Amino acid sequence: MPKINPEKNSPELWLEHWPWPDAEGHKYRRGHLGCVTGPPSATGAARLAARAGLRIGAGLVSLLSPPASVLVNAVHSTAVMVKAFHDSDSLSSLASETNCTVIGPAAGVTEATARNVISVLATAESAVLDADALTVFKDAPKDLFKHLRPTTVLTPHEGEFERVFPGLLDQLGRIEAAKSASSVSGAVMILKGAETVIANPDGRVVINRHASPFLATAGSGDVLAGITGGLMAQGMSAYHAACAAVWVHGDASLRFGPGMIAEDLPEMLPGILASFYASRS
Ligand SMILES: NC(=O)C1=CN([C@@H]2O[C@H](COP(=O)(O)OP(=O)(O)OC[C@H]3O[C@@H](n4cnc5c(N)ncnc54)[C@H](O)[C@@H]3O)[C@@H](O)[C@H]2O)[C@@H](O)CC1
Ligand SMILES: Nc1ncnc2c1ncn2[C@@H]1O[C@H](COP(=O)(O)OP(=O)(O)O)[C@@H](O)[C@H]1O
Repeated sequence: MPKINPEKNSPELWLEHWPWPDAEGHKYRRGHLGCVTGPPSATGAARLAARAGLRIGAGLVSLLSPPASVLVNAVHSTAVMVKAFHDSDSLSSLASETNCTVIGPAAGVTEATARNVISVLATAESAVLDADALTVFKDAPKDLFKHLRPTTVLTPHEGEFERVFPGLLDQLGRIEAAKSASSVSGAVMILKGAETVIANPDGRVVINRHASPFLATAGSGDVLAGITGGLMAQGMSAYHAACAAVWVHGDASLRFGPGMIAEDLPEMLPGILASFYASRS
């Protein structure tokens, strides 16, 4: 098999598409991101994604919460809003009001999560599926694939990737496996790791090495899902948003360095945005 040399991720690939706010704009024009939260004991992951989405520039961010988790989400949120959903139909309705919805971080590996994923995919303009939103389809990945679109981004780590695309990593290696998974599923793939591979269904593939090993800490993937969703909510294409989010997430980790925890990552974003903003021609 011929060896592929994928393009290296860098701002040259996507910075010209950055969704800066208009002088005449208002918050509704900067995009609405939804982040679906888990049960009361597992809400922090979605809040990490939500804060990252707000920091990267989405005008509005809502935590879409099961009723039992509303109180815990509300006491931990300020600028981020909280909206309750009672079942997958009411989640579908809330997702239709967003420009992008992130689902999966600490959602729970349950039948309800599988129904919720399909409901989000049916109505949200675009979606990011992470963690449990992938793991729940372990036994029937084709049930997921038929709902995916080019406006969907999947963000598996290797363990999650293996559950949805069994055997592909061993057979093809990371780069070809990500390409093949994107083509088979019809979604943009972010295969996370020390070297993250981003693949688009049309065959484009990028490799990201711009990241610190201190990213290997609980919740950092949830932040990446929120950055990706926050950019898509602002109208960036799924592929550009995926490449940009992975680079920015890595840059945040390099800027912070040792001692970093996931909560630190969104707080590094203003400095990165300021350097991009200053470089506009
Ligand atoms: N603050 C929070 O509430 C957090 C919640 N989280 C949630 O916790 C749930 C479990 O997620 P985990 O990712 O821990 O576990 P997983 O349920 O994905 O499974 C972990 C298993 O996968 C294997 N694996 C293989 N390759 C791996 C890789 N590259 N990275 C990690 N594990 C790999 C591990 O060996 C381990 O046996 C998810 O719902 C996740 O969103 C995590 O995101 C951490 C933070
Ligand atoms: N050694 C490493 N070097 C660089 N980045 C890493 C390394 N290990 C993990 N990462 C990055 O950290 C993030 C971890 O995400 P994930 O495994 O989903 O964690 P969590 O579920 O705890 O949020 C991913 O973006 C991954 O690419």
